[in-house]
Amino acid sequence: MTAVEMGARQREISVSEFFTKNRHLLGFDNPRKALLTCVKEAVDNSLDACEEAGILPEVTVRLETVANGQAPVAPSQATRFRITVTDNGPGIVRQQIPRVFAKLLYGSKFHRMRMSRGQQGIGISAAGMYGQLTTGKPVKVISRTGPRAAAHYFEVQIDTKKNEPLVHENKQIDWAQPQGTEVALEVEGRYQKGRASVDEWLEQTSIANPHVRLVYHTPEGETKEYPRTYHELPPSPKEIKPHPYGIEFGALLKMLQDTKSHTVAGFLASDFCRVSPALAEEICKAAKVSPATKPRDVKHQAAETLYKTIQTTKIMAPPTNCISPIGEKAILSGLYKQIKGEFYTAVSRPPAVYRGYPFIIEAGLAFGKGPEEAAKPQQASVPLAEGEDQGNDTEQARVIRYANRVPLLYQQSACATFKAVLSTTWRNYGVSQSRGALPAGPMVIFVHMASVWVPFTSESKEAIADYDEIQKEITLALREAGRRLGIFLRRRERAASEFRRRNIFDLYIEEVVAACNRLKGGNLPTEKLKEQLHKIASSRTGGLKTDEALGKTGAGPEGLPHSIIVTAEGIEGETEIAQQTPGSPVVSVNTAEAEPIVRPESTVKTKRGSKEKSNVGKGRSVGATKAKAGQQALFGDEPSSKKQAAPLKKKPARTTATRKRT
Ligand SMILES: Nc1ncnc2c1ncn2[C@@H]1O[C@H](COP(=O)(O)OP(=O)(O)OP(=O)(O)O)[C@@H](O)[C@H]1O
Repeated sequence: MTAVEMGARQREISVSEFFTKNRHLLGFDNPRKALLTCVKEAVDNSLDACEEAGILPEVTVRLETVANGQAPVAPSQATRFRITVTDNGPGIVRQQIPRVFAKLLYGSKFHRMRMSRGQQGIGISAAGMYGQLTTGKPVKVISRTGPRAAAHYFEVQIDTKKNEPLVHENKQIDWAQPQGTEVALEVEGRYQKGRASVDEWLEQTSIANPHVRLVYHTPEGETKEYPRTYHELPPSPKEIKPHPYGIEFGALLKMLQDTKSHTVAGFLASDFCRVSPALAEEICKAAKVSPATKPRDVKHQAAETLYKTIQTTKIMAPPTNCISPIGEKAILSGLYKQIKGEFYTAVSRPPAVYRGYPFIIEAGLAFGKGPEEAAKPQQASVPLAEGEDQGNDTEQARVIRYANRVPLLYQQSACATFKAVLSTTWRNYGVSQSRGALPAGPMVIFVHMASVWVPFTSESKEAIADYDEIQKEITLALREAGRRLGIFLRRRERAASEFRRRNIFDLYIEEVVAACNRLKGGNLPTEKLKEQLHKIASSRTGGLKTDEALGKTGAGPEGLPHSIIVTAEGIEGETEIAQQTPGSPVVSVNTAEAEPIVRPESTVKTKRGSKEKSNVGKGRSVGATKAKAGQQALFGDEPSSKKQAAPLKKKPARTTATRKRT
């Protein structure tokens, strides 16, 4: 073939054509994952939009099977689904709707330096394109920007050759909602509960976003409600300019060409953060460039010297008000709400920087099975065969990963968070761990990275890239959480053995008192002697310290900040978080018919040791499956709720009161 013939075949490839062929890069590699990706893109957009507009988000997700002219089948057998996501956000202006939903790489977040769930401008239009590819159906959008504005209904598809929208329908409609957006997609998919399912993703979303009210209508006809447990929006992150350290040489050249400033000094001071006019002059002087030079005239060697000078100049770290971390209280609240355990803790690291981008790492732990399970007799351990490793059969910890509050369910082993969990020496904290494996469970390890730009390993945003600075911060957060767990476990172990000794003493006290009484001819003040002997037994077995460690005094977990300890006696630590948490999710088959479930008043131990009646969930409609359901979903493959709502209503909620009775 000649160059001319080859030249005749060479043509531009549109971004939509590229991603149609490479849809796996966007998270559409198999029908199950594709279903989750579509839900995720739409929900992320809804939450971003609500938060940016200062609205407490209320999001409804509806998954329905589509028969497509065939006999209806069970959701687990269905191959086609309709996904509808509705929000109470600011809506989208009419002119933008076609491009937002039917043009790849079009969005409001890519060019900003501000923390948000979306960052690439590809998510929802890619989901629409996947629907178009697998079912031929357009994306259906309703949007309304306020009660006085009309609601607009659109049906749009992508012209993949041009990466431009095709509008099939555009009309005003009556819509009951005063404001918000509704997106409906019809896609090929597979619905299966368990690990990495839509159900799990929504559950984990509710852990990291306690300010969101989420209602989920499953394809099986259930309605799960994840109530709002935090009634304030997270602080709105500010937009920042790029930090000079994070700019690569090519990017600097481009910025020099594009800037609106007339001088290099002006450019440095106005297009970057943390560069004052004085510092800009200093950089110019060190780079031997006149501050008054036109930015466009700084080229070749001069530009390279300027770049190197910037990298070697001492510049303050970027501001961190562009990031809004979840916070220790909210993490604790989310973990306590969803996972049944005995010890919970949360750590927020101070801000750090990678490639000029500020970021914050947060970690949390939920350890144990809950006091009810822990109280059950342990199975006698079977002797090990030669060479057999005890660790092989033990349950492993579960890692739940988040980036900018979005749960990451795929590509765990490629993620910096997971690698940091593996490289942490959990044995130092009293948890067994086989070489190169996760620590032993039952334990849930929570890791969150919040940043203006999360370095994902691919466009499908499933794993965080392995930058040294990020790895280091995650490790430090995990170590602190692990250290607290170690303190808790050591104290508990010591207390348990002292308590066993005390019980043995107590067992003999009756006998000893009776014998003494016999010797004294029945004239002994037996009650007084008993009391004295009990006192001696208590002081010989750790006294108050043992009681404290076993949660019998309600004194709180000394030296364990941002932690909750759950014992058979009650809750200690950040009890106000437990009181705030009304339980989740509420599950019913048909919301219209299901009776509200009122959570009983619960008893929470306060730090002073008094037992107070709390109003947790008082008068609210709260689901009885509560944390147990959540825990099942988080620890195992079991679905988080059963289909029959009626028996659930009779079961007492797993409240602190239930814990107390145990
Ligand atoms: N429900 C919504 N309400 C308001 N604006 C929305 C909504 N959904 C999408 N948008 C707008 O459409 C843009 C494009 O969304 P899209 O999901 O394609 O990309 P993104 O969220 O910016 O980034 P990413 O590709 O990382 O998800 C968003 O940036 C936002 O401005």
